Amino acid sequence: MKSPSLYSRAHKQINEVKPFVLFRRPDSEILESYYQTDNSLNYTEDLTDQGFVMAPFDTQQKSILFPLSKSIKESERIISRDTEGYDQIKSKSIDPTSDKHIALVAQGIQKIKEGLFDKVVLSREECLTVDKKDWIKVFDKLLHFYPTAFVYIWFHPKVGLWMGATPETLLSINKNKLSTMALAATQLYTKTKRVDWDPKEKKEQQLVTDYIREALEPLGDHLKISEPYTHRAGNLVHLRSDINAEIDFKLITLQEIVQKLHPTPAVCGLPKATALQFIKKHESYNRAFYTGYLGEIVKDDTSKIDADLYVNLRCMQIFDEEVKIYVGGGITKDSVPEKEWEETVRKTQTMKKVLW
Ligand SMILES: C=C(O[C@@H]1C=C(C(=O)O)C=C[C@H]1O)C(=O)O
Repeated sequence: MKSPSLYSRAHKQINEVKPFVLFRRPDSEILESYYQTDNSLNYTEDLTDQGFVMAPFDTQQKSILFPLSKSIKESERIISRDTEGYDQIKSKSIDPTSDKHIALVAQGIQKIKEGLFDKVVLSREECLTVDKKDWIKVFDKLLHFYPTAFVYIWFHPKVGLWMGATPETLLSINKNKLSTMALAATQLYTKTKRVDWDPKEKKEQQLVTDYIREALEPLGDHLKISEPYTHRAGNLVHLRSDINAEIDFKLITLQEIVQKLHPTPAVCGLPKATALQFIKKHESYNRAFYTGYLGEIVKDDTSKIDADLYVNLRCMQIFDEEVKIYVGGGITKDSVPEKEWEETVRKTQTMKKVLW
């Protein structure tokens, strides 16, 4: 099958050591790209600039922008393939040590029982040695495995190479309409079995919904929240509620809304400040862009902002002959450390599936 012509341009950017991003929005057949014309490193302070933004988890750190004014933007229709066929591929089995993560989760549960917070999302990195690869080809596999995800490959010579297939929208804004989602709880996907969610999982997802409701309610009218339903993300399923609102952008900016939402309890915890403090102190690695957000911000012909931002989950950072896969899960008082470990192992499969 013929490769999209956007790929050859992306290869050229890599050879010329220039930034680019290739991405495909959920359920879309359009592959999109930004190719920065120089290798400068640009930031966005207040999310008012047009371009493609890559924001870290840590809100104290700066967000990177591929400015529209310095980029060539292209798009191309891609032919979808039979994704189920790929299910035959088996990834190499790796058995990383679980003790550290299990101890971290146990410590989180203890703090919940002591009343420090209600929920905390704890994560880890998994480092794997890999042969040198054509990463655009790997991205192509990712596209066809995960048609309902936001799938991307992002490169900046001064920052690094990232790739992911995330099931989670941070927010999407079109004119005065905002949509987002509360996504939480995880089970393994099976073709035949009906999915039942237990009270612990429902509560975990409800906490995220309530947080988003409280953040958005004061900002406008017509807040609509769907009943939670099962959403498939590759080999996993989650509980998801869709949230829609009408926002008066004369009263609030995009940056202020993002600050209210990010990081949501789907990736941080509740209350936000204490959960964040615990994460920073006890997770013994740097999340960098994992659980940050990424996506496009543009203005329409009336200068109104259109934004389409996704939470950076099910992702990996790529080095010369190593990748780091980032995974985590929400912890509540009823969590069982060993099960939380297994959940992170399952989440690594999203990326491992395309590595071998
Ligand atoms: C933190 C991650 O995922 C988040 C945590 C989930 C959970 O706790 O079950 C489910 C979906 C995401 O909101 C991850 O994929 O690394």
